[in-house]
Amino acid sequence: MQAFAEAGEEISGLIVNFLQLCTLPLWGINKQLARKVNCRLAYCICSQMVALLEWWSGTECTLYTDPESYPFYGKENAIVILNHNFEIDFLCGWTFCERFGVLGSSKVLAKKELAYVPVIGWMWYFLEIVFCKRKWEEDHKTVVQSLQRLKDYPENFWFLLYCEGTRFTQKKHKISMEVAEKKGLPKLKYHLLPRTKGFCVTVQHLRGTVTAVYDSTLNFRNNQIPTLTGVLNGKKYNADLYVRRIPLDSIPENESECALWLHKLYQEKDELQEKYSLTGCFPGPTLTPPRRPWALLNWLFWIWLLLFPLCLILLQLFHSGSAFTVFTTVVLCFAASLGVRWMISQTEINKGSSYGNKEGQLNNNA
Ligand SMILES: CC/C=C\C/C=C\C/C=C\C/C=C\C/C=C\C/C=C\CCC(=O)SCCNC(=O)CCNC(=O)[C@H](O)C(C)(C)COP(=O)(O)OP(=O)(O)OC[C@H]1O[C@@H](n2cnc3c(N)ncnc32)[C@H](O)[C@@H]1OP(=O)(O)O
Ligand SMILES: CCCCCCCCCCCCCCCC(=O)OC[C@@H](O)COP(=O)(O)O
Repeated sequence: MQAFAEAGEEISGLIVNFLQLCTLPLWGINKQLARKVNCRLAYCICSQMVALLEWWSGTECTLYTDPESYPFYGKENAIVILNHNFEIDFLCGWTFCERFGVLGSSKVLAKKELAYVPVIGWMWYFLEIVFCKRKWEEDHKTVVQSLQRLKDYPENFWFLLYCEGTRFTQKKHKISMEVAEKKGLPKLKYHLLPRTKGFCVTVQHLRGTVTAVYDSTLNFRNNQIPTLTGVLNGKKYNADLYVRRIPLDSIPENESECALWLHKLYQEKDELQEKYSLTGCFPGPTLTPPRRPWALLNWLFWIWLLLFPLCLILLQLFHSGSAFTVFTTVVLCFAASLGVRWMISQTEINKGSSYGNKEGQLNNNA
């Protein structure tokens, strides 16, 4: 069943990528329409992953936030800041995007390597996702250009920034705390030292386009260590997300003040994590939007469309095909499975980059 789900996701994703490619001529004729169409096509891919989390694995996602901020969610453009400790944190982020109706349009400042991942990376190209090489000298120009393009985006979007720049490991934490010490900044226990350049440039260039920063902190109950493979195997997790809405006007315009502001924010985030580790929950009320049926319906649609004919073809092959045809089919299925495994491995922290493993200029990717 899991293999079926994987094959369905992969084939449907490639079909959507092809449809996205077909929208290329439209960009020249009606750019805003092309963007809207691509948001819907992207929804077809992302919502299948969300359906796996919400409906297949039954993972519960609880939102802690204040009732005054809640009505803004999904109704405005926002920059989302999130801690980067978990292999499925992006998927939990997508779940909230889905529940607030911004899944198809949501953006991220992503490492360039992800642009080459089939289905998701190729989809992102048409969503005008901002990519970076994590080398500021090379990134500055392209990141600014990509941000400028979002100024007239026709749909509400959330722009996700993992300011730590890489996923938390003990080694990366130790090194980043050495950097903090050298800079005279307080040490953090649960976060890596945030990289400030991406945040400051995003705030600077999206001012007037986004209205708020959503300071978000994610945790899993009972020290669960969630993985994408766990989700695919139907394992249920319990995610807690704390979100604080900060109006963009309250963030300093000056670059060094903005950087200081971000460091202070991470110190506050660290205190919040300490509270969570002591009490097992975040402070304040929970206001969790319910899961919507659309992700499930979209997933079932693709299963209905693809898996039944796929099974029929396979059965016919094994019944009437020559030994050569059967062998070729088995090899193709094996290659497809390897492809999916490789995609899943992109989410695994122990296969992550070496970025942040070395202090200073030499912290490039592996
Ligand atoms: C209501 C509900 C609310 C919320 C719901 C939650 C979420 C949903 C939202 C949206 C979902 C949308 C999409 C999600 C889908 C998928 C996402 C998946 C993955 C993609 C994520 C990634 O790829 S993360 C990696 C790439 N992104 C980033 O790195 C962003 C952060 N980085 C930066 O901003 C960097 O500044 C940079 C990349 C722009 C540039 O990198 P560079 O390395 O060149 O950085 P700096 O110039 O900043 O670094 C040099 C300075 O850093 C100091 N230094 C040196 N070594 C270290 C070290 N080890 N640790 C810390 N600091 C270090 C050095 O001294 C320099 O200091 P300066 O003072 O000179 O700046
Ligand atoms: C049933 C369906 C099976 C299909 C599985 C498809 C899986 C596709 C996953 C694609 C990858 C999505 C994004 C991964 C995000 C991520 O976690 O990136 C890590 C970066 O932030 C930081 O990288 P690093 O420096 O290595 O920590």
